[in-house]
Amino acid sequence: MTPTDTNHGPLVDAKAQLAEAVAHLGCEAGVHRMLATSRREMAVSVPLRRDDGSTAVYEGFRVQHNFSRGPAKGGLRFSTAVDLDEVRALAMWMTWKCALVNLPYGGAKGGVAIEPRDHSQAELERVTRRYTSEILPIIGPEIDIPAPDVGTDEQTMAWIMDTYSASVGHTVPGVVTGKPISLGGSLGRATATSRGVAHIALMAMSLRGIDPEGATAAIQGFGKVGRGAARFLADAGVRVQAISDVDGAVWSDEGLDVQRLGAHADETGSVADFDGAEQIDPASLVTLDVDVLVPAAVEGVITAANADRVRASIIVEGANGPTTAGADAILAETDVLIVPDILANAGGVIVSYFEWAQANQAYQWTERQVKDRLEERLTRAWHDVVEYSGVHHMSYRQAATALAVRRVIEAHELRGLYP
Ligand SMILES: NC(=O)c1ccc[n+]([C@@H]2O[C@H](COP(=O)([O-])OP(=O)(O)OC[C@H]3O[C@@H](n4cnc5c(N)ncnc54)[C@H](O)[C@@H]3O)[C@@H](O)[C@H]2O)c1
Repeated sequence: MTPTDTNHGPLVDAKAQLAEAVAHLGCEAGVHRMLATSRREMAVSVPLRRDDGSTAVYEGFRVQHNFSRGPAKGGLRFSTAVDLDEVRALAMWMTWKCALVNLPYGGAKGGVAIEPRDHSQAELERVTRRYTSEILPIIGPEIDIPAPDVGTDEQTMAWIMDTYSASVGHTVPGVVTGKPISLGGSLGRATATSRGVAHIALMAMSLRGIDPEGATAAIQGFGKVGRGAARFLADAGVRVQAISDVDGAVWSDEGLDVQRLGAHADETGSVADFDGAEQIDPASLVTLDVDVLVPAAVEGVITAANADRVRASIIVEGANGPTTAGADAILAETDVLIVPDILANAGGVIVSYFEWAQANQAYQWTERQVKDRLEERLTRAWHDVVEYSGVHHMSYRQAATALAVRRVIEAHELRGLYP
């Protein structure tokens, strides 16, 4: 890990984090190699009959990193940036995330290298169903359970559930999470990740002695995670001064009206050109002078090239892998507090677990039960990480990864190696 390694991709970073945890925990080289490697990977080509009758073909992947603690769990991403190494890294982080918040899951991730905005709903449905049928042999409620991620949503999950159910001959709600409520989705799932991000941000502010009332925040990404995080932080009194998306960024000294900005984004498809704010350079968002920075878009946005200009006191990683290893090394020399992705955005997979449990029980919990149990689990994981970091003099990322890797190794050792 050197401050100049800005652009080597998330898999290199994920493996470096694992190596550090293993060095700290002192595990056997063979076990380290096993944890550095996916258990199962599937690459598929996904042909699409377009609305105009032509045929397009997209690359798709499903990677299952680990099953030691239970079935694999992880999102499905639709983005042109998807490639096998990215999916491998995201799957590995899912293993650590599930272990850190004590869910009975291993990690997985999927992706299709497609730009969803270039396709009609009918085309997205056909792509989703074809991809599902390609990966069907390796998913299932006891094998691997997909969920929404960048570029996918509850409608995508409904198509996956229907395709899987049609193939096995009966309805299987537990094959995906993040479904619409009317198909067995959990109350509170849609906002779970962002609620968790805000909950963690408030705990980090409290630790740093920052009063949320009047504190400032900047949020990168205005999708499922960024948008809710902006709303929950604004509800707690935080002035959300800047928000960006892939098309632009807006800033207001007194704080953005998040609800009005949401209505503008719904109407125009972007936060850009919102009349209640100044337009700013999206690249400047991560270096704004705010109390809390929430990267909630894609990986690799805080790099060795801009880390020395980060002025936030706290970074809450709503996105997976937004801080490169090079940036981490630079920020370790400052007093910026980084709450790592596997803790900060774990709210989504926690409520996915609740949704899966509800599907298995065929019983729906109330929204209050979901919220309370979410906050309880996240708070417990937060205290585990803060304590471990204090005892072992580590960053929160190092502490969170070490705790998670230790739990996965423990499960592996208890099960033993077959045969
Ligand atoms: N959805 C979940 O439940 C969940 C759970 C845990 C982690 N995450 C992670 O959170 C991040 C965002 O996921 P999401 O579900 O909100 O996706 P999304 O597709 O709903 O939204 C992504 C947002 O990021 C913006 N964006 C994309 N590229 C950008 C760039 N280069 N600069 C600025 N903005 C950019 C998009 O315009 C959009 O506003 C991802 O890293 C994802 O893996 C999501």
